[in-house]
Amino acid sequence: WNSHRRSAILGAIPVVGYSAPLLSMITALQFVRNSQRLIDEGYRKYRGGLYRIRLLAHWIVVATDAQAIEDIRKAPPHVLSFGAAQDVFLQTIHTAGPEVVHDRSHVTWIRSELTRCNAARFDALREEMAVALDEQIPLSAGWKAYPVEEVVAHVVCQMSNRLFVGEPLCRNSEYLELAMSFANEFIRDVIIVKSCPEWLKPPVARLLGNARKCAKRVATHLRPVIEQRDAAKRTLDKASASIPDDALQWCLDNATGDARHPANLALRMLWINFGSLHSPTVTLVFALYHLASSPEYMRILREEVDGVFAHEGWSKAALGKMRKLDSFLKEVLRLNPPGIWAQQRLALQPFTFSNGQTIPAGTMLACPVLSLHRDEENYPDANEFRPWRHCESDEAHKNLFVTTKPDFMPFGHGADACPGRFFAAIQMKALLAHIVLTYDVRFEEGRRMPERRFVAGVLLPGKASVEFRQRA
Ligand code: HEM
Repeated sequence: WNSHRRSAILGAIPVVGYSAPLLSMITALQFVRNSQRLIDEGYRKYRGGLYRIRLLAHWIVVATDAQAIEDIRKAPPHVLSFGAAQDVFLQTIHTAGPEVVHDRSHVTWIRSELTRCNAARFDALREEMAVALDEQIPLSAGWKAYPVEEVVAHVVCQMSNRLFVGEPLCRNSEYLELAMSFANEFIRDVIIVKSCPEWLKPPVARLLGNARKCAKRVATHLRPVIEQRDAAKRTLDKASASIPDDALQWCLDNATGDARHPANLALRMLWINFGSLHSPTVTLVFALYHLASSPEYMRILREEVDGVFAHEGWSKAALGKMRKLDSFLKEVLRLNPPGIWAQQRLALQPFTFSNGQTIPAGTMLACPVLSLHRDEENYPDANEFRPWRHCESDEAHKNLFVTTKPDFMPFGHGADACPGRFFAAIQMKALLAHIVLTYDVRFEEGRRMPERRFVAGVLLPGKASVEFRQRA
């Protein structure tokens, strides 16, 4: 009776694409190839209410208006759960393992230590950025083309890992390769496990085990570092400045028992990398595509960055004063959110929105980020890239790009919004400011911004080489 009632309640929510059980799988396949078209279609037809789409493994209900988004934000986690939604989307229990799912200490570290990014951490980040960029885009008087996506991913990964595992591991090419390839290996497992019936998931996940294989290899890099740190700590006074200040050390100091095993710590470091690599990379790639397509953007940003650094020097506070840089990145994120969904939740209990619409327990919920960002009621000329729109008035600038709102949610919204966004802001602003100061940037002759695609809800920027030379 319960399942009948559940279907009846869900059945009242309009569908985008096919709704019949077998035919709806056609929609699910279409969603993999071109997610945005279906989401936009739902938003156009059912804006202000709910609609649903069939994905490969389940239906998803999409909330389209500010009130519904606020309702979701306010719902307690035992009613609408972010963690449970992640378990469904990423099959984390099977693919990442209970160590990662149940021990959320990395989120605590991101929210507290990484977000604070004290002066020493900022200096380390900046030093690593210079080292990585010198290696990836060496200064040259003549123009030279680079595959930006690969270059940016490498620089972002190396910078972040300076604060995750410290030197010298953050410069070890095999470690970085593993950290960068983890996401692909992991997602491959997720897709296969998701397509299995529930009873088959555990053995299939064990058989594939790509996350664990990757962690095993990372553990061989971590083991000597951990041994060295433990040995050094035994001989050092606790307050000594030479105790490393990174995520690994934090985990070592706080973890007990099995959680301290190198393979488990490796999995945790990879998990942090999984959250911190794709989105900043994609955002910076689009920022560079926009810079390469308009010398005017470069001129305006350069004027601001030159001016602030001339007075303040390099610091986190100086980056905070660059209003145009903030607005530019915010506009990039508005039109190119790395993920098509935000505020994903699994209803653990039936939930009723303020407009009276109800969803049954077991329903997956999400918000259509790009559709909200391209709504003319939220942003005039919503499809136009207008990089300074978020700093045109003091009022506009109150909402920095880390501020989440129902009309700006690349990071989600509310208590479960991305905990890494404050660090991402520092990292992306530092990188863009450095690039603006150091290089001229343009597309290769006859090239322009490539076509982008959302595949299974994830933004792929499209490949293009961008040319760099030392600032003339
Ligand atoms: C442009 C940069 C970034 C974007 C757009 C982004 C976006 C997101 C989104 C949409 C979520 C899910 C929130 C929700 O749906 O309600 C999320 C979660 C998360 N993000 Fe980010 N993120 C970015 C950078 C980072 C960075 C740099 C880190 C780490 C240093 C990070 C770590 C995480 C973690 C750990 C979670 C899961 C939180 C949890 O389990 O409670 N993110 N992010």
